[in-house]
Amino acid sequence: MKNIPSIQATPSQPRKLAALKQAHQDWSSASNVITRLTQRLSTTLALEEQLGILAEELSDIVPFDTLTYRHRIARQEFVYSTGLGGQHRCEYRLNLEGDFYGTLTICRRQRFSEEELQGIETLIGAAIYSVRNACRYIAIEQAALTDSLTGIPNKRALDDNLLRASSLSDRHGQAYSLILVDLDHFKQVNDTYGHVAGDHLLRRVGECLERALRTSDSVYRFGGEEFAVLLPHTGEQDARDVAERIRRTVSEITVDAGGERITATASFGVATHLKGEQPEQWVARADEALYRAKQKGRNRTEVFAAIA
Ligand SMILES: Nc1nc2c(ncn2[C@@H]2O[C@H](COP(=O)(O)OP(=O)(O)OP(=O)(O)O)[C@@H](O)[C@H]2O)c(=O)[nH]1
Repeated sequence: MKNIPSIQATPSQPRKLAALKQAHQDWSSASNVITRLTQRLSTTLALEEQLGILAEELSDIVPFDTLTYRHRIARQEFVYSTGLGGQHRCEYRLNLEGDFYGTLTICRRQRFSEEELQGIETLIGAAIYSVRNACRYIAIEQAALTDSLTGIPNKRALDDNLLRASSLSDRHGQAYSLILVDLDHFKQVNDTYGHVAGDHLLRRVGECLERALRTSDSVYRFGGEEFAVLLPHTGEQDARDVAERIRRTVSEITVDAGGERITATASFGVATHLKGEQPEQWVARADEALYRAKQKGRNRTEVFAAIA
């Protein structure tokens, strides 16, 4: 535990205590817009909620038709928009202490007056520290769900999404398939060419998987040389076709290791979610299929078929 510096005992300060009480009363009953805005913003770290609060307080002072906020946070595009239309626009790039925290655009049918623009800027100035904190919070959350080597979502993100997929599949009968992908003889790559080359190959495989899939599909690094792909709206046969397509693409990857060309193959295990199945059982079936693919000689796809 950190050392807390000792605080000198001083006699009681009734005047200062009374002033503090008054300040608190003034603050909590403040009806001015800046105090109310910052008080409301401090109640949440969710960027979407903060932008909703800003839009509400702003529209009370400067009516507008549309407010849009855009920012790329940790590889993901964050967009918030409220309202519709308006050909006159004012746009603000939110910069604080040398860092950029997104673009806020406000539109409406009538032109904005100078006073109105000043009012907008004052409110944005009051909100920017909260917006900065909310952006940082998203970035930290994203980092906890991202694999640092490949930049793709990690096992924790997969666990969250498997849980969501299982419940969607159970409640709405939506078909979900899982593909586990394991590089073949990857230990040999490390042993022959070194870990740096091995890491390079893993990054290339991650990129290749991301490129090979639809935007609704998601890719994860599941373990060392193991990846997972989650396919919504996809039954067993289609998932097998996807796995086969990815398998062929992976086998075309080449990585240069000091003049030598490294190539890779991978084995694939496919399982489609069964009604009432827990995520662990689902993963275990895909893993069993993957094991069979390895046993049967690698560089192939096996499906853990649902019993009809
Ligand atoms: N370069 C690198 N290697 C890793 C990483 N994580 C795990 N590995 C290596 O991946 C290898 C996996 O080896 P094995 O589990 O024996 O599997 P394999 O050699 O691919 O053999 P099969 O899966 O049976 O085809 C081990 O050598 C690990 O050290 C990583 O982040 N970077």
